[in-house]
This record gives sequence, C-alpha cells and structure tokens, in this order.
Amino acid sequence: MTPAARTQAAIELLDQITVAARNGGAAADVLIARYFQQRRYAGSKDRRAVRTLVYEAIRTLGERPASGRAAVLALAADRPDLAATFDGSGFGPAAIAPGEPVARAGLAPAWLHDALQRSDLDRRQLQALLDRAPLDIRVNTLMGTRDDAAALFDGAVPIAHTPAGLRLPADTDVERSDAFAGGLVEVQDAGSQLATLATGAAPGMTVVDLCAGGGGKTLALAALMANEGRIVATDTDRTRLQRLQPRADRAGVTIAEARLLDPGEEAAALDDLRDTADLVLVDAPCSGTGTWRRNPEARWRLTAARLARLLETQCRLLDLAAALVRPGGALAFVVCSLLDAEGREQVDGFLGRHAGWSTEPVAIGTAHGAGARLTPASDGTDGFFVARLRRP
Ligand SMILES: C[S@@+](CC[C@H](N)C(=O)[O-])C[C@H]1O[C@@H](n2cnc3c(N)ncnc32)[C@H](O)[C@@H]1O
Repeated sequence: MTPAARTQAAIELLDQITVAARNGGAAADVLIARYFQQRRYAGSKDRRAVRTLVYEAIRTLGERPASGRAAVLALAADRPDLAATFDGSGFGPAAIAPGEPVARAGLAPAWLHDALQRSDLDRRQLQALLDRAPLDIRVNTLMGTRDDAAALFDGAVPIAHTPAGLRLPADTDVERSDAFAGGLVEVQDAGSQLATLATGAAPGMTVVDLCAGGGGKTLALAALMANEGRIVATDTDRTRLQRLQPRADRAGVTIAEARLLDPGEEAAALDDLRDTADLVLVDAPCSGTGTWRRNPEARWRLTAARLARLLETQCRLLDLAAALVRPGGALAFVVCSLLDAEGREQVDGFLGRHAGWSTEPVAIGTAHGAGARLTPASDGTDGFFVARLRRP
C-alpha cells in the first residue's frame, strides 16, 4: 500500500469505529481485524502502520469525531508527512480543502472530563489514562512459583506489591506459550491482581464472585484460596461465563462453580446462598474509565444516560450482594473506573442504606473515600476503585 492508501484505510476505519461507538457496535480491534480480513493485499507493515494511525487518532481525540477524515486531519495538522498523503491519488484521500472540518484534540468529552476532574484527578493523572498499557501476567501459584514462570519468559520483571505478577515485553506472545497452555500463567493487568488481593480471600472460605464475567478474578481468587473452599461464580452473560470452566480446567482450579443469572431475577437464583458467604466480590459493570489505556475509544461510547444506568445497576448489585454475606462476613466492591460516582459515592450510598456495616482499610494504592484507588500515573496499573465492607 502507498502511504496515501494507508491514510485512506485509516480514514475508512475511523468512520466505522465512530459509527460503532455511537450505536454500541463492535470494538475498534474487531473492526480493524475484519477490515484486513477483506483486504488480503495489505501486508503486515501496512496493517501495523494503519492500526498505529487509527489508534493515534483515537488517543488524540477526546470527543467522537464527525468523520474519519476529520479525525486524521487533526493528526495531519502538525505532521507535514501525513498531510502530504492527502494527495488525491488513486487510492489516497482527496486533497485538503481550505476550511475543512478538523476534529479537536482532547482527553475526553467535556462532561466526562469535568466529572473526572471532580473525582480528584489532576492533569497528569488524566493524561496517563491514555498511556499505552503494559503486558502483565499473573502466575498461577497453584501450578508453580513466580520464579518458575519468570524463567520461561525473556525480560520478565516482577511487579511491585503483587505476589504473583510479572511484567513482560509488549510483543511477548503469552497465549501461544507452553506456560499459558499448561495453566501456569494468565494475562491479567496488575490492577486486577491487586484488587483481587484486596478482597482478603483466604483458603477455606465460601466466596461469591457475583460479576464473574470470563472468570479472570475467579481464578485469581482460587489461587489466593489455595484451591480450598468454594467459589460460586455468577454472571448474566452466558458467553462470558462459559469461558470460565475451560480456563479453570487449564489452571487446575476445582473449587469454582459457574451459575448463570437471569437479569432482574438474580435474588431468586441466589436464595440458597443468603447469609452464607464469607466474602462476596462485586466486580461491577462500570464505565471502564480506568481501562482507557486498553480501550481508548470507550470514551467515545460513554454517555451520561449510559453512566446513569450503570450507577443504578451497581447500586442494585451491591444490595443484592449484601444479602448473601454472612454476619461478620465481607463484601468487596471493585470498579475499573475512577469516577467517584461509581466508586466512593456508591460505597457512601451503601453505608447509608445498610445500618451497622463498616469499611475496612484496603492495603493497595492510595486511600480514597471509604476505599482505595489505583491509577495508571501513581501505580502503573489500570485505574480501579476498591472498597471492603464488613457486615455487623
Ligand atoms: C467488570 S466485568 C467483570 C469482569 C470479571 N470479574 C473479570 O475479572 O474478568 C462486569 C460483569 O458484570 C456482569 N453483569 C452485568 N449485570 C449483571 C448482573 N445483574 N448480575 C451479575 N453480573 C452482571 C457483566 O456481564 C460483566 O461480565
């Protein structure tokens, strides 16, 4: 592909990504993969160049752009080499017309930017939300030690404050390694590992992982529990939850059982667990503002209405979880968001609704409200809010 054709491809992809962001369609990565499946003539260097340009545009623009062309023009404004590819040649974009709309650089849509600033994030913290994420793995201590795993990956470095985390060079193909196939390692951001550690899970406990998804934290819990006790892993998303069993088999986890919930009917399906759990983990569905390093286009998807729906769900799940905790047991609340509305304010609301419950210090990151926070700038992890609540 010529440089001009690569620019045109990035424009077309950004058009698709913009539409998908508006309509709740496929993620940027999926759209990029599909685009190149239909264009076999593109070589690996072309793909890499187009992908880099697309992600540069996504990271640069806080607001969803009006078009892919306006998005790439924003990058071209201070890159003469890129501007020169708007040459009107056969496969390239038309020449730049005077006064053409150009998308504006920014960190996030204005309403969201304000909400993040009100959540005590300064400019440095906000900027770091859009850094490139490192490649982290969790060593499955049911299968071996961190040293065992480190010896199998070139350039592996232990991650501070985690008992089983390793940071790897970005191009390591973890999922094709023997260590992955044999269940010794899982790809998991250090923030998720620390959040799981902060739950206080221990061998022999009865644990409910209420929003288990594909089981990332379920497996980490099982390792902390030395595969002793019981974990009931629930979710309303069948496709995600179905990933748990094969992963558990690979990891040698035998204490996790999956339970699919019907949305709105969760309490009935969990009735047998009322007042029984030593620990309930609510890794709640959230806006994901802490994971923009991995999904920068998520900020083009979030609206105030969608955030309001998430807040309602989080509140409902917290109340649902409280009913499962035994007297004296604990509820861990985790969101991969740094918006206070989803973090400290949810916990304050919970404490107002549930008399006698108390919060406990969480020994990770920086204390924030009744919990603690991890941020890309301070901790080098995805952004998380974590709180641990104790039933009287
Ligand atoms: C942050 S993700 C969980 C990630 C997962 N714990 C992990 O570590 O990989 C939130 C999950 O909440 C689930 N969820 C949404 N509404 C729910 C509900 N009413 N009850 C249970 N799970 C729900 C979503 O399907 C999603 O898998």
